[in-house]
Amino acid sequence: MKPPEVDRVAASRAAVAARRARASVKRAVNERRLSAVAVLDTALSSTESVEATMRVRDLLLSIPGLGPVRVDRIMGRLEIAASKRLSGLGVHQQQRLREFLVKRAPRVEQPEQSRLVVLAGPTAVGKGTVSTYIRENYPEVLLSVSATTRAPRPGEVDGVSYYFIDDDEFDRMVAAGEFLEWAVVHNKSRYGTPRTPIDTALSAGRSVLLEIDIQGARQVKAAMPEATLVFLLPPTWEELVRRLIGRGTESLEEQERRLTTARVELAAQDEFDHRVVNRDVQAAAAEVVELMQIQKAIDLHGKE
Ligand SMILES: Nc1nc2c(ncn2[C@@H]2O[C@H](COP(=O)(O)OP(=O)(O)O)[C@@H](O)[C@H]2O)c(=O)[nH]1
Ligand SMILES: Nc1ncnc2c1ncn2[C@@H]1O[C@H](COP(=O)(O)OP(=O)(O)O)[C@@H](O)[C@H]1O
Repeated sequence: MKPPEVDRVAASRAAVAARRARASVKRAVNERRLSAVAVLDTALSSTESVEATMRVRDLLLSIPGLGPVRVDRIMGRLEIAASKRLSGLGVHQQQRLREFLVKRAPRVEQPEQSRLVVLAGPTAVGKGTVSTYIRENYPEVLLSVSATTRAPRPGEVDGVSYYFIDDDEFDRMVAAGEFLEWAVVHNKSRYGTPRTPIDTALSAGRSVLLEIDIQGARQVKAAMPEATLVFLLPPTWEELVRRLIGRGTESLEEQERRLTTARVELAAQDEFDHRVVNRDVQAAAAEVVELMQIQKAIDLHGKE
């Protein structure tokens, strides 16, 4: 395998730009938190105000870095019902919300931790589709390119879909410790995650997404316990079978083999940190990216 040349100047410029962007996001978070306090104050001082009719949930959602999943968790902890408006808050709820908004100011000086997220799930659930959507719509996330001994399918590009390599080159990379993890998938071909691009991206502060199988996910968790494991689920088993058949890339025999593996893989979902149902590609992709941002926001605001 010939990984692309690393342009050190461009990489260090990109790292500086990424640091600046993160600092500006932190400033924005600070400002939005203070203005959220101002909205709360107005709502509490005048029940006639527009602010008084605002839902607590919408106020929290207006803070950068807080998505729906995390906001629901915070509201649970603050013991505030999802439908509550600012004017309807009890005294203790007001205190808890204010404390959250004021006291948990972002720790701007704290270096931001970048994130490694592993996306796994049964065959044909839509891992490739969701990952491609993330690559095309969230350029700040690096999608790792694996090496494989399987033959390219029509339309697959070497270095983009996979690095297509032969058994000898795979053996060499295993022996040289160039893989973060590797596995034989569907009892057939070998697949591995090259380590270097991931280390480079994480140290430049980028989030990294690995779309790999469950054996690989377990190895990554063992090597890097800070990694977040996400399991992609089909809405139903019937829909999974429909997607596999609909894709039309496997023979009947191969489909059978993959469905057998899929049953075993679905049984492993509890080992994962999060489960995301792939009903709609755009929504599933947003949920996966939000899981990266949740962790970033925890880094920004301190543990919650
Ligand atoms: N462990 C591991 N699994 C991988 C890697 N790259 C891809 N896979 C998995 O290999 C399986 C087969 O991938 P592929 O041949 O592209 O077929 P797919 O089932 O259509 O995605 C999928 O479950 C991928 O998630 C890797 O680097 N390591
Ligand atoms: N949310 C979705 N709704 C409907 N079809 C989907 C969805 N996500 C993926 N698909 C389709 O399911 C099939 C399998 O998706 P793919 O990304 O190849 O799965 P995987 O990489 O998990 O094996 C493809 O034909 C794809 O277009």
